[in-house]
Amino acid sequence: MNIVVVGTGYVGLVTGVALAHIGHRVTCVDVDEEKVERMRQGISPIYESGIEPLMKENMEANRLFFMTDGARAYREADVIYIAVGTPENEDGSANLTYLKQAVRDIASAVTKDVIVVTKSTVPVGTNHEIQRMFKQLAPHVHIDVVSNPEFLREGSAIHDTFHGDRIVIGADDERAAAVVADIHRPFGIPIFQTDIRSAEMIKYASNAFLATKISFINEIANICEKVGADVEQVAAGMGMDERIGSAFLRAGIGYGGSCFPKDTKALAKIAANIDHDFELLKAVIEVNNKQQRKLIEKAKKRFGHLAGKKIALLGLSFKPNTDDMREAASLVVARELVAEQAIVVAYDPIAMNKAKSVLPKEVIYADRVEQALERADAAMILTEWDEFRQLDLSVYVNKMKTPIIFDGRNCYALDDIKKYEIEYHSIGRKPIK
Ligand SMILES: NC(=O)C1=CN([C@@H]2O[C@H](COP(=O)(O)OP(=O)(O)OC[C@H]3O[C@@H](n4cnc5c(N)ncnc54)[C@H](O)[C@@H]3O)[C@@H](O)[C@H]2O)C=CC1
Ligand SMILES: O=C(O)[C@H]1O[C@H](OP(=O)(O)OP(=O)(O)OC[C@H]2O[C@@H](n3ccc(=O)[nH]c3=O)[C@H](O)[C@@H]2O)[C@H](O)[C@@H](O)[C@@H]1O
Repeated sequence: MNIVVVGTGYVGLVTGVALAHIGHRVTCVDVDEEKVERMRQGISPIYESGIEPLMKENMEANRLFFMTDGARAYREADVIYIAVGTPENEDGSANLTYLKQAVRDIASAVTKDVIVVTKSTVPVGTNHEIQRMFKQLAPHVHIDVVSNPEFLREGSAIHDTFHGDRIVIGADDERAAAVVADIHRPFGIPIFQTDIRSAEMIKYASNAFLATKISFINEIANICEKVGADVEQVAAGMGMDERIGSAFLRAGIGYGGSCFPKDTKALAKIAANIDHDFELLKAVIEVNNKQQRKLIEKAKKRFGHLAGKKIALLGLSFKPNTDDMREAASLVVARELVAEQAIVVAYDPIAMNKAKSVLPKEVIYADRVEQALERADAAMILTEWDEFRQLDLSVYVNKMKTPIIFDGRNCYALDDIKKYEIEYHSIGRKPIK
């Protein structure tokens, strides 16, 4: 079986590497020549733990190849996975430009029957549109289109691919579905087969539901702060109910990343297009927008104004174990602090390079956490990196001008903080003064 993966971002590269690892011959195609050149040397373009050894192992075993020449790869393919980006349009809908280009590239190259599997997250109805495009652009061959949405998380993408909860396959054609199911069988993960439109909807509904859990617990946290309850205790108690589940009940400064923000907006737009006002989802999005500004509000309340205050920003990526800055809360927080004329000194263990190109130019960067905290009036924790969780708390006391922490990720136990002369404001818990 000759498999081609189009697009080598988080999803495409991880999919290609994982399919090669379970024994398939996989060619990964990308239009970005520099990326392809680096991957040929075994260098991953994404920061993802465990990916490079797997790339090298499978390249050496002659199962994994990288190229820019899509036409050649598509001509020889039996199955083609599309994993190009589907970013957000200005109106919140999904931008299908890259996807449609990939479809045209494939249509103009293929000379034999092939199965095209869509891994990119696409609005309901898109795979049927792809089918129509193929019928029109490549009438000389038979192309089956299968929806196979992806559920991996950045930072644990390899683990998630080998240990996912389910593989969703949406197909109109039983034979095509069976071929795709056979490809994935060695993962040993339950396969859920359904129709194409339901598969497309499963992806959006899953992300929207997880985002809803987060906004829900964040609202509970905001109420906890006012009534003197502790959101960590509340989440633990709620999570013990199997019907609720304990996952995704971590209160904080909201969700970010390349998917929840764009997919929630895209689903709201899908609903709006059929005259359905998805009020619940719109509230989820609105709550998240407010939540990202929570630490700013707390700091303004504490200090009155932030002009001239030196604020250490700890953690810039949208979550730990990734350098991805897309829709990170740090973008909102840094912009706001700069607008308030605060002096912002930022530190992140991994995302610093990417951050420099997207944060306001006024932001100063520190090489180490201690350097960021030096003479700071306050610290704001935006990402729960282990480096911050495991930090000796005396560092805050010894380095800062005034050891005041605004923790947007509840990194520390309140009892630990109480052992030091630290003023601590976290999310959904009593402040310590
Ligand atoms: N990043 C994530 O954790 C997840 C993403 N998804 C979805 O998967 C899709 C891909 O996301 P990412 O991997 O984050 O995207 P990405 O933006 O990181 O990578 C996309 C890649 O496709 C390449 N590309 C674009 N057009 C091409 C073409 N015509 N031919 C060959 N290569 C082309 C780009 O150069 C780029 O390297 C999106 O629809 C996303 O919503 C789904 C689950 C998880
Ligand atoms: O469609 C996608 O791209 C992916 O989106 C998310 O994965 P990802 O964005 O990589 O990261 P998550 O671990 O889900 O975290 C997303 C955001 O939610 C926040 N979060 C998560 C969990 C929680 O309890 N509280 C919380 O605030 C994180 O800090 C982060 O900003 C989903 O978890 C994946 O299943 C999905 O495939």
